[in-house]
Amino acid sequence: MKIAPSILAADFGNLRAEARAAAEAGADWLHIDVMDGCFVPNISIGPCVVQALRPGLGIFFDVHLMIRDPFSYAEAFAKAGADSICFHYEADPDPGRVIERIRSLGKRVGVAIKPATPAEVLLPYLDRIDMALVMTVEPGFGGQRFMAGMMPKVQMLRRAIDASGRPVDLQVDGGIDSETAAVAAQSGADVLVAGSAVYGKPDYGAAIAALRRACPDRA
Ligand SMILES: O=C(CO)[C@H](O)[C@H](O)COP(=O)(O)O
Repeated sequence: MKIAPSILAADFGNLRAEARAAAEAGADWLHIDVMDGCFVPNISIGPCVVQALRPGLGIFFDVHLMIRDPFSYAEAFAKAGADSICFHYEADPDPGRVIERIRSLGKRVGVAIKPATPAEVLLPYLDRIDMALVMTVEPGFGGQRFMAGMMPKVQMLRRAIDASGRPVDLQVDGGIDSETAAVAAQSGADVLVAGSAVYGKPDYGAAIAALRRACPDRA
């Protein structure tokens, strides 16, 4: 199980220190939420912030683009230091070309789906992506309630990924805490994004360890 603290819940006045703190506390990945005020009703950070965080920080940068036109912006995030670029299926009428674009930039590629989007839309792309992301809240804001109704989508994708034989990560994002982490892990998720459940706690190491402990062994 990989734990990916979301810097959306970090102290933006001390972002470099917050990113480093999560890495030193045992995070596997750093989840970086990019919002444009168009695809979602919130604005967060852009490539210049990713670039500012990168020097001296070896942790895997898991960039989640909640933006319109990910095709055009992928290059800026790749140059800024993203290791993985995940875009929304709903953000481009031709997700295949965005996947190819990100791949051509030498980055791992993920595709995310909003709660209203059926998981089946991802099936044709499982042969060429590195990660599928099932949103367990409406994208845009941290601190929302986990949508347990998304678990059938996670279960279906777990079966499809296993059947494919490909090493595709299955990520869930939104409302993850010790209780919901267990539910998501049991459903087949193997990457958990956690904002408030890490950055909202006084001890990030203890918070990450608690999430890990909550997950069954298989995960
Ligand atoms: O993508 C996001 C919101 O769009 C965040 O990553 C997500 O909500 C994490 O925050 P929390 O763990 O507090 O729910």
